Amino acid sequence: MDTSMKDRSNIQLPSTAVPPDGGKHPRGMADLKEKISVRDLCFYYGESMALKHISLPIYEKTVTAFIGPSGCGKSTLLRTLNRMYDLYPKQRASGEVLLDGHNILAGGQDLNLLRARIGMVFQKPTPFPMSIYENIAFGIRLYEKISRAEMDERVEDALKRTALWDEVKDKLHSSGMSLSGGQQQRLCIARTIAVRPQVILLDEPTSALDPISTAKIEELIYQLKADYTIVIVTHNMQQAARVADFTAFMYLGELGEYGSTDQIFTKPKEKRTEDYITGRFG
Ligand SMILES: Nc1ncnc2c1ncn2[C@@H]1O[C@H](COP(=O)(O)OP(=O)(O)OP(=O)(O)O)[C@@H](O)[C@H]1O
Repeated sequence: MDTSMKDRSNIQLPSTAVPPDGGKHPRGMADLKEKISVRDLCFYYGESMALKHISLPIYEKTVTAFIGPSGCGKSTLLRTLNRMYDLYPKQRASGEVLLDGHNILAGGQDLNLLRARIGMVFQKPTPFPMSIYENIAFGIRLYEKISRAEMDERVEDALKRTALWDEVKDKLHSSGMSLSGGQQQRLCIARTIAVRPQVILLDEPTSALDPISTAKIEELIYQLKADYTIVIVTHNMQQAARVADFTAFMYLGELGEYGSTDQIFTKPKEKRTEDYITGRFG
């Protein structure tokens, strides 16, 4: 690894990248609280080690992006944060993932509650085969018993927060599957936030969407970070530069480099990071 490079004047920022600290860090670093602390995390698919001694902070009410070449472990790391891997035999993690100081990898966790606190949205929009209203109400009912009037409010609130309300308010009882791909993905985000999570994990949420829908989701991510801690896996460097406050560059199962997005994109410490973000590999 080359950590001695001094001249970085030839590093190209992605063309649409937000300029260094373009208003994205209204708070100082000192005000940031670690919502999740990943400590010496290793992950195994059977005998194969996919994550190697990862440690990094995830700060509250910020957006953290995981970037890196295909197969480097981005999705694995994301799925460890809400123990999604528990659904599969032969997958296991060691180390610690502290959520507000409590290790979620320890035994005796209520996994349903954990996944309500740490919601997840997948690459391909996955609305349930039910109405738009029920797509949102379904998740709330799993955790809470509320009146019809309260449910109506919660559904409306989730749809407003995801900027879908105006588009769907007259067809709440139509199938969620009848929406466009971009609307379906916003419905999935609405479904996730309706159960009032603290953290939202987004696994390449726009890779199946057109540019206009992508821009809407990115705008949404920017707004949602006022209330939620967000972690996003993306292959799109411009997207990481646009939406993330912090960026983790993964490489072959290791944390190659972690820092503020501005630092990673303008002054990477490692040559590999620089090569990746400037498109020399990956
Ligand atoms: N279910 C699985 N069983 C065995 N190995 C797996 C499984 N899922 C992922 N892996 C392996 O773990 C490593 C990390 O995969 P992961 O999907 O986390 O990478 P990624 O960075 O998200 O890749 P991509 O950008 O292509 O989605 C890869 O070597 C992959 O082959």
